[in-house]
Amino acid sequence: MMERMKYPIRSEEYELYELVGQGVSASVYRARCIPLDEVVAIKILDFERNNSDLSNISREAQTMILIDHPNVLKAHCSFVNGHDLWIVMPYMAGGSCLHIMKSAYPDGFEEVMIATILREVLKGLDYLHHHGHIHRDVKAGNILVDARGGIKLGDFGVSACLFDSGDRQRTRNTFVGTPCWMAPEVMEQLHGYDFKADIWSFGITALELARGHAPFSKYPPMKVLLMTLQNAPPGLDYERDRKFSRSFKQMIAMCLVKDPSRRPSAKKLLKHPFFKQARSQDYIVRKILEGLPTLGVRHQALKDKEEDLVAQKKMPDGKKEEISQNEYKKGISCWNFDIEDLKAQASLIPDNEDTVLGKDLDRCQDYLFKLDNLQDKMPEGTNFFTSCSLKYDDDMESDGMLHDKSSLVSSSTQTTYLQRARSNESESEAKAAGKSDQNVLQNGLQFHGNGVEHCSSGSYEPDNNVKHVDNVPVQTHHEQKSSTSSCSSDILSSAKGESLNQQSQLLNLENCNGGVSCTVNDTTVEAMPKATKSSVSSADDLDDKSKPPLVQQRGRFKVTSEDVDLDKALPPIGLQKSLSLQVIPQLSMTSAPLSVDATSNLSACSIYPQLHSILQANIIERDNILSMMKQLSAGDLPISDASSNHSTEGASLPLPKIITEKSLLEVAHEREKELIQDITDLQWRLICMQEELRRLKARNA
Ligand SMILES: Nc1ncnc2c1ncn2[C@@H]1O[C@H](COP(=O)(O)OP(=O)(O)OP(=O)(O)O)[C@@H](O)[C@H]1O
Repeated sequence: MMERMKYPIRSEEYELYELVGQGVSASVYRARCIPLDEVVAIKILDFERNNSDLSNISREAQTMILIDHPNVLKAHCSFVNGHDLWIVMPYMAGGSCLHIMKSAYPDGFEEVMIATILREVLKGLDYLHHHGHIHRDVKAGNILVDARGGIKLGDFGVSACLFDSGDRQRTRNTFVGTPCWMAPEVMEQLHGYDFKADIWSFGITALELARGHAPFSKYPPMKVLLMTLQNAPPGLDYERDRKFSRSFKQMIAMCLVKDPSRRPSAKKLLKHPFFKQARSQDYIVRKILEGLPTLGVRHQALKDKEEDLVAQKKMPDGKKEEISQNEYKKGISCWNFDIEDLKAQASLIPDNEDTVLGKDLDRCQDYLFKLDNLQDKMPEGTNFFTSCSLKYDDDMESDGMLHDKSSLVSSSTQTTYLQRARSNESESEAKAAGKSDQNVLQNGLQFHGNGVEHCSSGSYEPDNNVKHVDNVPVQTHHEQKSSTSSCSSDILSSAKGESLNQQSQLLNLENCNGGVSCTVNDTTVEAMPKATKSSVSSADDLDDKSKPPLVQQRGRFKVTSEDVDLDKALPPIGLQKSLSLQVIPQLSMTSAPLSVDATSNLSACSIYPQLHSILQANIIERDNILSMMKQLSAGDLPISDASSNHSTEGASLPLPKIITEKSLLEVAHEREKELIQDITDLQWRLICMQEELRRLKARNA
């Protein structure tokens, strides 16, 4: 209390020096407290630029002021200055461990150093947990080093109090940076999470310090989410990790267990043999800080480097990609949605995405300015993302980058939302029981500006099991929810006499161009936000009628609808797969490819339905042909004179009917998978580019 009194709470009493750090929400300056003649750091948060409300921000400051532990960064005082909140803190001359790594240790620290740093971090975490706080943003960027080698855990921007109610846990609408450090249970938001989420982040941070970057840091956030949920937990298992001791690997493995209840507490972890090698603060000074340029200089150098990266856009492609990839590996630009870099990222992903990527990205780029215009026309404060829900389906998960292919489900499963079995055990149990992962994946994730929204219970489709005919293995509703799949079954019946149009009245594509009058299951697009809910819940209702509307906000996430004015949001047809899955466009059997003229007249929000309808038309055509071929070979169709000759021929030369049917349908399924994959990729690209737009706009603003 005494200490707080002595730091003045007027900006005039501080002299700001150079910028030493920049986070998502704040800039940090070295400064001098004039009356005390003491160097301090001042973190300046602009309320207006941050989504957080005042109470959240000031709570961060309050938490920091109340902190009293050598390994947790406290605040001396905080005060409002115009639109800004100033938080006065001790100056940590070494900067963050991330900073240090970027400047001098791009491949990470050696093990003794890591043990020395992490032991201090654990002490800080133990203190926070003991006092009922979850830090929620443990990462190298938030481990600060002072001039004497002291280690402090900083940045309470997203910390939550364990004893808070759900409401008070709502500290931020958006999650920060990449979700590389985020525990699976935090991503899922199924059963909430506790301080063990910090232990997961601690394990990821250990990997980050060992390699110079966090696992998956080269991937875009959505992929990181999927990979964290889908893949086995990361560890020190690469060839290059051989230099690390077994106890280090074991310590990390203990932290990175998907079941939070099986992770050790910070206190317990402190007793792990790995930390026996930890040295004193002096070791940090000698080994790391000595010879390091000042923080301001390093910060400037890193900024220059990033600007260079931007300038490299003018370089030849090959060189540019090489550098971009290297920089990604070093973790310099984890949150980079530059189109070119996206391509570079994609090239790092060992799947067949890039075949889709290149051409689709270019195409999507054409749409971007339209999206931009659209965004401008949207009601103030509405983000395109807010109105578009992205669903990740198994096709995304089934891309080649996922190690755990055995857990993949049918690529036509479009309806499943992200949900993950809480432990590896349950995964293997599910597999052993022959369950497909679609049982495991149920929740939705939405990007909300920088953030992720999590939609609970995301099923969205009538429970009409679709069965494939004949020799094709029967797939249940869960495996066969995509409209494309239902198209294939529909078209088979259509070939038996039903008109396609009769089946396809749900969407008038022409009306959809303006994005305002698509009729979808009797619901007009004007009412789409609600329709989305209702169409979603129409199926949802089967499972869970009592659940509150989608989108809540919890901590860094949103999980209920209360914060989103859905009525104001743009009809989310652009990326609303749940919607699109229920529509079959009114198309002739021969749909023309999307011509340049046609695309130039498209409004942004009709892009997706158009693409989707083209896809469906192709599938319809293909399935129709298949169906007819099948029936021809079976001799079912009314036979004209000409064809009767053929059939006579067929009688003398019996067709390998079953083989033909099967192989044709297999080919059809393959194609269907590819097309679905294309859609998913397109959706994702659109979202990435929208995010880039948003980021650029924010920067310009
Ligand atoms: N007390 C301090 N002394 C020196 N440098 C600091 C201090 N606090 C923060 N920094 C530097 O400023 C950077 C940004 O600060 P901080 O993490 O608090 O901002 P933020 O907007 O909350 O960031 P993010 O949310 O992205 O982690 C840090 O990564 C660190 O390099």
